[in-house]
Amino acid sequence: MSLLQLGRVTRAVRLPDDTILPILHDVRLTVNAGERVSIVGRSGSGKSTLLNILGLLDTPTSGELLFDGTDVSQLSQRRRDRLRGDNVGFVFQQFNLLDGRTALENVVMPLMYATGREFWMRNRIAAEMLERVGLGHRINSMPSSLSGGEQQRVAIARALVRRPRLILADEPTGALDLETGHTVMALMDEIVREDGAALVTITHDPAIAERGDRHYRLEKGVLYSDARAVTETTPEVGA
Ligand SMILES: Nc1ncnc2c1ncn2[C@@H]1O[C@H](COP(=O)(O)OP(=O)(O)OP(=O)(O)O)[C@@H](O)[C@H]1O
Repeated sequence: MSLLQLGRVTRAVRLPDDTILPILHDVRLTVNAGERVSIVGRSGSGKSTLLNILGLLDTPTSGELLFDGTDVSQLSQRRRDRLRGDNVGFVFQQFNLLDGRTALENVVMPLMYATGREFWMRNRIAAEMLERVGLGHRINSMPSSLSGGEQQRVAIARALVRRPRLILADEPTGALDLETGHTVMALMDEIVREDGAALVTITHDPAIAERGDRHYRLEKGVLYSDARAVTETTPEVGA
């Protein structure tokens, strides 16, 4: 069964003058466990809007959104939040680490919402995760004392510490130099593969998009398949 399934998803917002602004049009997308999907798109194409829907932060205006077979639109906000906390990890361009908290304290954060062993063993689990991203020696460092690449590795450890089944990376290399960006992506690929999770990377960088198993392009709210392989792309619209 697919992990995430979007069927004819649209998203529109009502503007102050009461007109409706359509942002996403009939988006169809399936993400399977263990798969790496990349989506490229220019500024304003609807990437953040789509990411918020994929990450269960927002719901479609119309269309179907299934997470592991569960119709997300039927869930209460509370159950949607729980589903997200248990299953989705986010990696952002600007790392979004909390200043004034150590690397360990940042990575422990998602485990505060866990139960049982995950909660009681949170410091050990977080320390192991930092070890896994190569920062076992920096667990007590403040983000401000770490390089950009190291900060993104802390952010990756934080995103993956609850072993989410879906990782959403929004311009994960946008604040890094070319080489560090690829090193960080390679690390994320490796951990994602080991854990059997799915990775959706949203980027404007074609070289980062290339790393995915399947490629899409978002243009003016329409998702086109295989942005890399074809010049004349087919929109993923309709049934
Ligand atoms: N709540 C809103 N009210 C009005 N317009 C909106 C709203 N949300 C998004 N938009 C518009 O919809 C379009 C897509 O927005 P979105 O933030 O998803 O784009 P994006 O591809 O993530 O852009 P960027 O890469 O610059 O962050 C933009 O033109 C944006 O101005």
